[in-house]
Amino acid sequence: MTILWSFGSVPLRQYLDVQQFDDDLRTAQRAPKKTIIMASAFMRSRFSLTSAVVKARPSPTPKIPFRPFPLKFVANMGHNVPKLNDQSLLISQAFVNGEFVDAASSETFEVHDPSSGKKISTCPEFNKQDTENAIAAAEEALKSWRKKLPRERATLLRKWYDEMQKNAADIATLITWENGKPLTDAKGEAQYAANFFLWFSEEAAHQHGDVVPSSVPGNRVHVIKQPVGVCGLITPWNFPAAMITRKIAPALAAGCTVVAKSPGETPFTANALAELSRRAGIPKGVVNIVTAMKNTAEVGETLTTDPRIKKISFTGSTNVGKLLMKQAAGTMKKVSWELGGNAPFIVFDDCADLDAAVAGAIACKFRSSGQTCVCANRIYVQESIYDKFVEKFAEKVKNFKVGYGFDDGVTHGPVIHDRAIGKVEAHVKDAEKKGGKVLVGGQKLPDLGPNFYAPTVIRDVTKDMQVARDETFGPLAALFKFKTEKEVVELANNTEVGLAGYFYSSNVNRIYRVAEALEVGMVGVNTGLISDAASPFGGVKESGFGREGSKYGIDEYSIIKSITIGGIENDLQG
Ligand SMILES: NC(=O)c1ccc[n+]([C@@H]2O[C@H](COP(=O)([O-])OP(=O)(O)OC[C@H]3O[C@@H](n4cnc5c(N)ncnc54)[C@H](O)[C@@H]3O)[C@@H](O)[C@H]2O)c1
Ligand SMILES: O=CCCC(=O)O
Repeated sequence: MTILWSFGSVPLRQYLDVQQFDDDLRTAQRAPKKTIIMASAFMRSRFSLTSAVVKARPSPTPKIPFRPFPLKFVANMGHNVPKLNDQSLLISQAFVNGEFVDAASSETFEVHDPSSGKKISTCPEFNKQDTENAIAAAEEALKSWRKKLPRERATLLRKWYDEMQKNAADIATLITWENGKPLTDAKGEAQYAANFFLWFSEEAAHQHGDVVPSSVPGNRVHVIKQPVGVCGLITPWNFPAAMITRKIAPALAAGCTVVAKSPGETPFTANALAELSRRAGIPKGVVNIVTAMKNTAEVGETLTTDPRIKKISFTGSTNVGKLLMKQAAGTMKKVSWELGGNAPFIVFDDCADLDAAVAGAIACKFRSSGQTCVCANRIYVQESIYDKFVEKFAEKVKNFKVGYGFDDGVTHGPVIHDRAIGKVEAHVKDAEKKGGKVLVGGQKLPDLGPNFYAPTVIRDVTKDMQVARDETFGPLAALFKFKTEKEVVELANNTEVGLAGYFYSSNVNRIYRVAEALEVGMVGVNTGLISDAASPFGGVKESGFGREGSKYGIDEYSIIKSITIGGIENDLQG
């Protein structure tokens, strides 16, 4: 075993240079002090440390609470951002009435790369008046957009999809840069996001109405679908492209125009999408993107109270959703809310393949470093397979490569900001205090950057712990043990929210029973990944209501109108 002495604040990434490593090792051995790092196998490559085991040397005031975390990681290479193929897609303005504009006040806010903390660029700090200008543009554009033939709208959406395909690499680069997720995931998101344009370009032309048999003699009743009007869309940072396209695509397909408030943390992907909408030929004013950070609440209030806006769709936390719902009630807007979750992930002992269940749980839990609303938050494993599952699960997590999203081989990036780190830390501390055992991770990784937290696995988690009640929204896997089907379904449903739920079983009876009993809007059976433009996405209970994607998604942006024609005589004339 190699023993490497590092000095408290010297970051590991300095050891990318092997000669430097040797020199420092010798220096450190002459001054044995502070942190001890023991590497069971230190790969003398310029890029990676493998299976590092970090331990605290007895010290009265350790800098960070060290505990064993056998975890592979890729040291970052100084956070170089690959250049965009098309530099004009990095846009530091908002998009109103077909033009990129600044705030009237010229005020801006800074946006930072969550991996390095370095500034990417700035965006306009919009206020009420700026937002009202965007609403006016959308209202004006509505007059002609709603009258376009559905087939014309379909063609334009399809062109926007094509633009996204052409520029997929740049969209992925922007996503990784501002959100931190690994480039492979960002490429997946770019495709997922584009799929909403493809899907709703097809739906646009199939907004069928109905002919209703009337119960009144001489009446004929027709049902038509019409656009609800100007829509206010508010989206979060965890999917900078897909959350916004999942709302814009059905809105435009239905004949609505939009004012979308992009997330302050990740506005550049949305701006690139706006530019692509221009290139696709979407008329001016149909899509408007407003940006704000400090003024987020002011912009949100403007969108939710302005009478010209007829529909609000929000994705984000339940608390903000409740506030926006109160604000929108004043003008009785049509609303849909995609809010927080606390997804149960259940592994029954009759699951056909334990390795598949482990892989499904890993994919579900650690996608976007645990920052998706459908991530498993509580992993319940039946007692007879608990120890085996835990062992396999922890082993997989140890092999993660945490690091900068642009570096080769990185599987997991940072979380979005220090508040997100704070929540993971609080959940870990609380679980440990109450008897949970940390098997992997359990601490920040400051050597990688300001927002890195080690993917963490805790066993022996119980229902009195904070993580059982509250969505972590970060890289913490909490492993609970259960005995019976009835018990676990009760535990799974014992929460105010109900977005997604998952389970693994090969028993057909159980599959129907449990899927029907789970109080959620989406169930994954023998899979940990359920997101698909073709599938309805949304929750029940305090996870909100409304469905996005799928054939149902367009209904959120449509109104149903009945037309009754009276006085039709039944008998033929003459
Ligand atoms: N159901 C879903 O599809 C979904 C998706 C992503 C995130 N979420 C939920 O969001 C939470 C994590 O994200 P967060 O902490 O950034 O959520 P958040 O609710 O604080 O913020 C979400 C977005 O809402 C905007 N926002 C915040 N306050 C606002 C206000 N007063 N008026 C208008 N807009 C406002 C912000 O711009 C932000 O981008 C988690 O609970 C997660 O489950 C849900
Ligand atoms: O985080 C919310 C959305 C996640 C998804 O669409 O899969």
